[in-house]
Amino acid sequence: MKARTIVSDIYEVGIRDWTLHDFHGFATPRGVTYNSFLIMDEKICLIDGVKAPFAEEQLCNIRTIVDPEKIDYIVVNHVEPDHSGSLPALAKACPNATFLITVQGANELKEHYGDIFKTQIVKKGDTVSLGKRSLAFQPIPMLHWPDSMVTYCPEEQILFSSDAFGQHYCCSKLFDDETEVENMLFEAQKYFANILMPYRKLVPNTVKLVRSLPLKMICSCHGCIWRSHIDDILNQYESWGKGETVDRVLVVFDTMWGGTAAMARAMIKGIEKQGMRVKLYRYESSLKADIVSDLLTAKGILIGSPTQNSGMMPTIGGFLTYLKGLKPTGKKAAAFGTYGWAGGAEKDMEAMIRDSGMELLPGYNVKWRPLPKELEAAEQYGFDFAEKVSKGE
Ligand SMILES: Cc1cc2nc3c(=O)[nH]c(=O)nc-3n(C[C@H](O)[C@H](O)[C@H](O)COP(=O)(O)O)c2cc1C
Repeated sequence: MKARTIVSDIYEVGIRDWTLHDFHGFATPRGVTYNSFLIMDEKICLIDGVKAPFAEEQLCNIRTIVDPEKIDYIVVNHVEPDHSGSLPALAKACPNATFLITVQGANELKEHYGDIFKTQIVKKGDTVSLGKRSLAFQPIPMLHWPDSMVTYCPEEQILFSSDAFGQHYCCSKLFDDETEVENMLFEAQKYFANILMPYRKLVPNTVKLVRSLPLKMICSCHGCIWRSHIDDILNQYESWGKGETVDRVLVVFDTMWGGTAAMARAMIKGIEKQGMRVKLYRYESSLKADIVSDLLTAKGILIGSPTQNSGMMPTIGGFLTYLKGLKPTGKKAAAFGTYGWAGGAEKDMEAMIRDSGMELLPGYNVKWRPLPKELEAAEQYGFDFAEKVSKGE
C-alpha cells in the first residue's frame, strides 16, 4: 500500500486488516484498521505502531515517503498490542528515533517487549517541536488503557486521539465525508459500548477537553478520520458518556425446547403494547457486540434462560459474565425462563444481573412449557416491565 495524504506532509501509513472479523471476541464484520501517521517536518515523527504481523507492511508504507532511519520521534499513544506490536521492529528500523510516551506507557513497553527502546517521558501539557509544527500531549488514563494519551498538533489543528472516537471500520477512503458516515457512527457506538462502557464516566471531561481545542480533524488509530462530522461524534460521546438512553427494551434469551422463546415472544407483545420500542435476540444466533451496542442506549433488558443442569444455559452465563465486566449501570433488568423440577437458572441470572450494576426487578418463571394462560401472563409481565422502565419506577 502507498502512504495516504491527510494534509500536506502528513500521511497515514497504517494497516487495513479487511478480513479480521473477530477482535478479541468482539465481532468486527467491517474489518479493522490500525492507523499510524507520519509527519514530515524538520523533525520527522511517526504516531503509533500497528499489530505485530503487519510491522513489515507498515515499514513499506513509511518507505514510500522516507527512509525509516530518518525518523526522529515515534509517539506511543498507548501500548495495547494492536498499536505497539510493530514497535520492536520500528526500534530496529528507526535507530535514530526517540519514543515519546507517558511514564506509565514506558513501564508497559518494557513489560511487553523488554528494555529495548530509547524513550522520552511526556506529561500533561508537555510539547515537542518538530519545526514548523509542534505536538502537545494530554494523558487520558483508562480510556481505555492505563497509559492512554492523545496528541495534538496546534498548527494543523489535528488531534491524534488514540483509540478514542475510533471505529472498527475498513474503508477505501480516509475521511468521514468520503464514506457512509452512518456506518462510522454505528461502528463508533459499538466500539464505545464494547470497549469504553466500563470507563464511560471519564468520557464527558475528555469531550470537554477536546471541545476546547480548535479542531480540523480527529485522527483515531481505528477507522476513518473525522473532519466534517466532528460535532456529531463529540455529541455522541458526550451522550454515551452521560448514559443517555432512548425508550427501548431489549429481550435476550436462549432456549433448548422453545418454551423460553415462546415467553420472550409473548413479552415483546406486552412491551410493544405499552408503547416502548423493543428488540428481540436469540443469543446464540446474535453477535454479542451488537446486543451490547444496543444496550448502551436502551433503558432496560429482559434476560431469559431455561434451567439446564441446575443453572442457566452457558450461553447466557457467558453473556452475563460479559455484562458484569462492562457494568451497564443505569438500566433496569430482570430474568425469566422455564424449568422442569428444582430450577436454578433464575437465581444464577439474578445474582449476575446484580453484579453487573443494573437494577434488578422481579422476574417471571414457568414450570415446563408455558401454557396459554402463562403466555398471557408473560405478555402482561412485558407490559408491566416496560411501564416500570418508562416511568423510572
Ligand atoms: C439437558 C437438560 C438439563 C436440564 N436440567 C434441569 C435442571 O437441572 N433443573 C430443572 O429444573 N430443569 C432442568 N431441565 C428441564 C428444562 O429446564 C425444561 O425442560 C425447560 O422447560 C426447557 O425450557 P426451554 O423449552 O426454553 O428449552 C433440563 C433440561 C435439559 C434438556
